[in-house]
Amino acid sequence: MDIVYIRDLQVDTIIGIYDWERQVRQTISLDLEMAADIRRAAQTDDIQYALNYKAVSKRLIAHLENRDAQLVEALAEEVATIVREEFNVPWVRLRLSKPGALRGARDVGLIIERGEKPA
Ligand SMILES: Nc1nc2c(c(=O)[nH]1)N=C([C@H](O)[C@@H](O)CO)CN2
Repeated sequence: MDIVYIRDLQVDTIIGIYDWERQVRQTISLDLEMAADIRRAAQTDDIQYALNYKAVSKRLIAHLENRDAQLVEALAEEVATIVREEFNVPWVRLRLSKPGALRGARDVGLIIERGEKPA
């Protein structure tokens, strides 16, 4: 199994359970690992056979910038679903971080895996 990854994709969005969090955008950060078979893209040197990380990031930014979720859990599930269903990714691992959300911690968030890992 090969992996195409995106690290520290930062997006400003409305996220949080407190009143003040409904008023201001906060930055979240995504680390994505997406299962892919890169061999055809490698052999052809053609982007049409690649999992295009630019296209993935554009789609996720567009989605997240228009959300106003309360929980990071909600965003994480949406991101995993978009990646799997719209980009035909069989397995994804996502770390979604909310920097500065907890005093004393650099960031908080969650890590999820969805789908089946190809052999
Ligand atoms: N498991 C979670 N716990 C908490 C969340 C969350 O989204 N998932 N959110 C908050 C607040 O919005 C917090 O980030 C504000 O500092 C608290 N706990």
